[in-house]
Amino acid sequence: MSNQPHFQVRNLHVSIDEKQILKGLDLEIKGGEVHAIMGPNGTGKSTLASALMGHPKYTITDGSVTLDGQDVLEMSVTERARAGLFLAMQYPSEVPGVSNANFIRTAINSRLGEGNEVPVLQFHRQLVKEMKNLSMDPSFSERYLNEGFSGGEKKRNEILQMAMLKPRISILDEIDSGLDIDALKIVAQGVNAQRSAETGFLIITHYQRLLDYIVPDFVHVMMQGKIVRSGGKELALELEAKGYDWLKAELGIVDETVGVEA
Ligand SMILES: Nc1ncnc2c1ncn2[C@@H]1O[C@H](COP(=O)(O)OP(=O)(O)OP(=O)(O)O)[C@@H](O)[C@H]1O
Repeated sequence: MSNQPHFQVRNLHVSIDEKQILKGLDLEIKGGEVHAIMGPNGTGKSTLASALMGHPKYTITDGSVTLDGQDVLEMSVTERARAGLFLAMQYPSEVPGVSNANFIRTAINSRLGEGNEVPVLQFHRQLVKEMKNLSMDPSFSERYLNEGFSGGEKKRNEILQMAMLKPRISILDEIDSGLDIDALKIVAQGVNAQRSAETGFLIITHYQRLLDYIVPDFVHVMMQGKIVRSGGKELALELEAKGYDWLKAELGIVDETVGVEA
């Protein structure tokens, strides 16, 4: 059996506090593919990421999400992580009292299930190797999760978690925000090192610059809570050069946010 993930989002509708934010979003990610989602502020990109991971604030009002044919929407947050979904967040939270290393080891063991836990020595060897790849100081493994980390360090730490967990589908929400140029390159290299037929990526970004380093197979534009245009990497270049107005004009969209329909 192929080990390639197959992630399908169909006609997804999501609301928060009675406000409809996603309004029929379709997306399909297969193993080996990198999909980028771009779009103006307030069009529902982070909502998509949170809803896919099962954030309780977001209510799915219609549509389906499957990973390898399994119904993701029926799964708890833990079950989604176990199935191989991973979200690197725009604003990772701090967890005082829990060391970074322990957090990652617990997450890996939870994914592997009882009786299949990763041996401690093997875990630490892998952690040291991945931290080196991301140019992270070894002291970060024993520091409390994200506590006192700078914005860029938090983002790097998210990629470390991803590298250790080896998810089937990784959703990276604005991992480029707040990164200096060198850190951006290191983070992108960290992502590229994970690219394989056994993983798929969904990268949410505002900037074409990130996509120079992580070259996407598909670029999607989101407006009014759905994908309104898809293309190859050249679409990101076109947006960078021309902004979004031409696309809004072409599609007859007056307000691109989720609030106002044309
Ligand atoms: N917890 C919440 N409570 C109320 N409204 C929310 C909440 N989360 C999102 N929204 C609203 O949903 C809309 C979409 O927000 P979202 O963060 O998904 O957009 P985005 O495309 O990721 O924006 P940005 O590019 O600015 O990060 C916005 O109007 C936002 O105010």
